[in-house]
Amino acid sequence: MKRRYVGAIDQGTTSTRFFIYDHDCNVVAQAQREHKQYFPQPGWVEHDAAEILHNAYEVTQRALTKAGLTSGDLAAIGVTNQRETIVAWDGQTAAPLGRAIVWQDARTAEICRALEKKHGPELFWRVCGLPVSTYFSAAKIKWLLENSPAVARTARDGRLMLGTMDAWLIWRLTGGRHGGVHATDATNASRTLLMDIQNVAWDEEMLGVFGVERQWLPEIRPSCGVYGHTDPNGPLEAAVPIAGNLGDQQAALFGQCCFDAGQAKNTYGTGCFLLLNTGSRLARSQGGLLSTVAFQEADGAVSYALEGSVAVAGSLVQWLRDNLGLIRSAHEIEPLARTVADNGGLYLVPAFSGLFAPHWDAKARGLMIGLTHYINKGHIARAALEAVAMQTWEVVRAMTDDAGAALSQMRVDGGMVENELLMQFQSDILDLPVIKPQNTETTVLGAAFAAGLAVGYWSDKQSLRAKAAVEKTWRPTMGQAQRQRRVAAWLRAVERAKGWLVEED
Ligand SMILES: Nc1ncnc2c1ncn2[C@@H]1O[C@H](COP(=O)(O)OP(=O)(O)O)[C@@H](O)[C@H]1O
Ligand SMILES: O=P(O)(O)OC[C@H](O)CO
Repeated sequence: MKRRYVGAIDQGTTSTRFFIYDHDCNVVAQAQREHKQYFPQPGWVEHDAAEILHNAYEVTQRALTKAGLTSGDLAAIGVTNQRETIVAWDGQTAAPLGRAIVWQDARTAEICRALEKKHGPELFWRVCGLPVSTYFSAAKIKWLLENSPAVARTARDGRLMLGTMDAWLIWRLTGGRHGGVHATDATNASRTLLMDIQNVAWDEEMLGVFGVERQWLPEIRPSCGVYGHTDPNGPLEAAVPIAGNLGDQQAALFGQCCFDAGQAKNTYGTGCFLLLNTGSRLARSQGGLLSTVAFQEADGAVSYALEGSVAVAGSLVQWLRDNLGLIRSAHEIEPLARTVADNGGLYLVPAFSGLFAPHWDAKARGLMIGLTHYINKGHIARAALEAVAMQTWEVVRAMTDDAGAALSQMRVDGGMVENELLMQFQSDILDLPVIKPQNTETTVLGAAFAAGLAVGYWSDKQSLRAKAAVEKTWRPTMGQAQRQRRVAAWLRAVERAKGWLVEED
């Protein structure tokens, strides 16, 4: 019987999901499971790659069971993942060597400072389109090689394997030590600080700078294409082609059908990531935006993007919930923020992992400023939501300043777009329409698109556009004077957060 569905795994920062789609892109079934966050020291963030693998199998099986299907009903599986997070494992035992170091983890600040001093920042921007930052994978690998005896020993013994979450999952899903495929895609590789962005290949000079051997790394492949098949002797009990692979922010761009130059989306999840498709042109930012691969087609054609990455967005809401106890669940932040008419003069700069785009300041730390006796919980909730919109404003301004990148609208997705107050404020502060699609799970949809296209389940990208319906548009209502006053206050607050840490810290 013809295989009638496509599945996709979305391995995100907070959870792992599996979605099953039919040919009209209807969600037939889905399952999701959170994994544990480890914060062993200030600024450190770790995940257990074995737990995540287990969750990937568990959500896949649960979604299939809900739909009354088996994996044999799937024409293909796509993979999308939190980017930059690095997993080291032993190729002989197939076991992770310690916990994965997550993209938000700032332990490599000193390594990055030293490398920037030695080589200058331009080298990294020129080769990789990225700044030297704790955010990307390469410094995390260097830290592991220098600080994890297990990683160093396994490297000496010639058994070390490295990769971002996609590479780890694909290797295990396709059989692991029994012939698993060790591969990543161009979008994920473009986030490592090890890939030459122009040639889409591991770069010898970068490998030397970070002390990484090519044999430890996965092969770089297109985002659309068959990587291998799931192991029929493994938990899925069938050989299903794994046929799509993209980093989650690029997958959201793809899932929003931003296939052409000039199209942009902003995803509001743990962090906030605005990507503008620049087509086959590798655009270089003057204002702190990243150059990155948007997707690579099966024939090798590369589309690039400019990206504004904001480290803390939804995780600020989680922090209000878990660390301050102001709310019990994320959706409670909106009613709490609505108990007050405005922010009462309070600004919250959530520089918990330093500041990413456009500042790239590892020494910045979070602050609240404007505190008076008047401020209450509602103002803090409102200031937190506004911080997400203001950080996006900074990224959009940088894109506008980078020649030819002015936006006329912004497509949005991710968990936070349920928040009406945030979306209206975002539209107000940007002075742009903000557009939400019917299907806000665009990340996992993008991975399904890539896999389905690779196996001919969908004929071409253009046919997918018809399936992307708009659910809601927010339009600006704020006056210019008020917008300028708010933005000016935000920028003053950011200046005070920057450079907070000194050497002794
Ligand atoms: N109604 C809401 N208002 C504000 N933030 C929300 C709301 N619902 C979810 N969030 C935040 O959105 C994030 C989850 O979004 P999601 O796209 O699933 O994230 P990720 O893919 O990064 O795991 C969480 O950080 C959560 O705090
Ligand atoms: O898993 P998310 O949605 O928080 O996305 C994380 C990004 O890929 C980090 O670059």
